Amino acid sequence: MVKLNTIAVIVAAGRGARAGAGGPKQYRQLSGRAVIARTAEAFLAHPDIDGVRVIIHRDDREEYDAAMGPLLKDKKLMEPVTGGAERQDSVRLGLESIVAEEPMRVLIHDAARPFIDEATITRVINALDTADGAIAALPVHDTIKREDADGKIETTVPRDALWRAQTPQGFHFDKILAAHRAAQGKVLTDDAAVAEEAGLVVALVPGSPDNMKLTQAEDFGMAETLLGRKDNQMEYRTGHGYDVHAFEDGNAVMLCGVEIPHDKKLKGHSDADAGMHALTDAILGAIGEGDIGDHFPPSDPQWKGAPSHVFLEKARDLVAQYQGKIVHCDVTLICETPKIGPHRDRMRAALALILDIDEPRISVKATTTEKLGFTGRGEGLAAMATATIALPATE
Ligand SMILES: Nc1ccn([C@@H]2O[C@H](COP(=O)(O)OP(=O)(O)OP(=O)(O)O)[C@@H](O)[C@H]2O)c(=O)n1
Ligand SMILES: C[C@](O)(CO)[C@H](O)COP(=O)(O)O
Repeated sequence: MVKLNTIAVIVAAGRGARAGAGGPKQYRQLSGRAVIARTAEAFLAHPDIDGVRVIIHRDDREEYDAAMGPLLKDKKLMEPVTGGAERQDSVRLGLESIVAEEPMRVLIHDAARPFIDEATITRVINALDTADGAIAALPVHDTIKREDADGKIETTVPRDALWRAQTPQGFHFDKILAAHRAAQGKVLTDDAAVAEEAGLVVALVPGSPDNMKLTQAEDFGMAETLLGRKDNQMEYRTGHGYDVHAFEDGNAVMLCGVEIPHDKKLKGHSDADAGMHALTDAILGAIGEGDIGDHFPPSDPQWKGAPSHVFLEKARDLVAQYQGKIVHCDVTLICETPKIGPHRDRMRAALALILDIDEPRISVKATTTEKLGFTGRGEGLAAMATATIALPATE
């Protein structure tokens, strides 16, 4: 069994009663994407997280599958398990569900905090080197009042040592598992409180003001505003890719992930999918990551006959590492035959699935060269692509 040193447990079994109508908040859309998909992706993309377990309500499996979409294929994503009546129950059941994996560390996170960022996750993980637990939190800046039974101020609470707890909350796995088992029957609102009950040492690390929990209906409006602001903090880069493969005897060509019956095949070291190669280069170009040959040298025998989705997935993952977003891709296939039109929709669907973006963000076009040049003579096929990538703005 491959050892999963650090597992993220994302609790998503709540009903979201305070968020009002519209179903459980983790399955609602924020700028066209489900809350749970945004949350899970942050952990799936984190280089120090080895596995992600989502805890769902027993009635929600269909909604979960639909919301996660292409993320379901992520190798780090574990099968979801069913949660309990309270958040604390869901966390405990989540921890019990990963006992067999024997992780060293676990990060517990609310599905309802979709703006969690890589740096906050890293701070929590790193703090576990010197403490039993560590939570993301923010110092309190407002003056804090305690009210009396009549709704009047009883006292002003000194705020110097007060922090607002967020998630993720990270722990040494065996310690928090034991603490949660011992805390059954007590009502505790976060996992740090469970750890405190057990006498564990829990550190505070800076969270992020953006890492809000969607709780009330109005929080969704604030979240949309935040996403708009985040979009404004992005810069847009465009990359270009070009690829050519010669035809040879065969019975099918592979283009943009779709096998098209033909009286020839494309010659190449890999499966010779020129469309995917051009698109891979376009994405790599936009993020300044060289070209396909830098990452997958043709001299390396391991890539012989390789399916080209491997190359495109690498480009996609690099974009994620840069905290970027693929905004749009446009592929043009240049050939007399085969006819591309009948296969365009399937090509768009295949590329969208690999890149984990919506189909309208992918375009596949085709043209001939009016029988001129090598493509016109049917000696080979060319592909051009552009990719537009949003990246966090630099100075
Ligand atoms: N029985 C529960 C209750 C809550 N949660 C999860 O714990 C996180 C934080 O809880 P909260 O914001 O209170 O969510 P809900 O319980 O869904 O909200 P409400 O209390 O308004 O119903 C959420 O991601 C929620 O899905 C859970 O997994 N199991
Ligand atoms: C764990 C938590 O996110 C810390 O702020 C929070 O306590 C969970 O939400 P709830 O509304 O208290 O259930």
